[in-house]
Amino acid sequence: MSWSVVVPVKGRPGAKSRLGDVPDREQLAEAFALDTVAALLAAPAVGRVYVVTPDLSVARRMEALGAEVVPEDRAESDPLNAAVRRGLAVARTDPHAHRAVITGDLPELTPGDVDQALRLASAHRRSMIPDAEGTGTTALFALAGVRLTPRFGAGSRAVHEADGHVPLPLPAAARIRRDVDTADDLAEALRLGAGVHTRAALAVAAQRPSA
Ligand SMILES: Nc1nc2c(ncn2[C@@H]2O[C@H](COP(=O)(O)OP(=O)(O)OP(=O)(O)O)[C@@H](O)[C@H]2O)c(=O)[nH]1
Ligand SMILES: C=C(OP(=O)(O)O)C(=O)O
Repeated sequence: MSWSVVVPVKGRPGAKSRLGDVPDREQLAEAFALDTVAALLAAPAVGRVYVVTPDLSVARRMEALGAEVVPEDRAESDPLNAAVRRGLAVARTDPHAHRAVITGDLPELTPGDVDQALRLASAHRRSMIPDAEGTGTTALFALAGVRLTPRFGAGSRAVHEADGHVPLPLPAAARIRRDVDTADDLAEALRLGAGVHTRAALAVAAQRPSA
């Protein structure tokens, strides 16, 4: 059975604010999301990818890759989980597909990583992948017909576990656990091999004369 995957992408304004003053930060955040979604779309176990975003530039580029875009009116409170719920509601139109939520900030992700994670997730009604630090969440899974309530945010691993999401046995260094939040995370992602969109965005930023 195939998986429908929801990817929330904040977009402009404000994407990846914790990256600080890296050049072209929002372009770079868009590139992280494009690399994440390209890996998902190339994974044989993935049927559909739903990108939830209010950003029209992100939306256009995601559609060109082959993702389906779910538009978002940013909610005033807890906008990330509101966006994920919106994507999951659209994904539920195929009641036979399993469902996953994966954050759009995994620029090193490969189709092989995705298939490995989905294979592990198939063994549990609800499961999750903690971020490398161990306190957050990069992915959430539920088999077809099983309720999935997203509770992303600080400390989300504990909350997802309390909801019955079993942490999948992947090492902290696994690419699917390495979300890029800070400049140090970015340096490490580049060292280990970020995707083509991220490398291209960085090359463009490097050529721009500094202000
Ligand atoms: N659609 C949508 N996605 C969001 C929203 N907030 C965060 N995300 C996405 O959720 C994932 C994890 O979020 P964060 O790591 O906090 O990313 P971020 O909000 O861009 O980063 P910071 O500004 O540094 O907190 C990323 O793919 C974000 O693009 C939102 O309000 N709407
Ligand atoms: C959204 C989350 O974390 P961060 O914003 O730190 O990536 C999370 O771990 O649920």
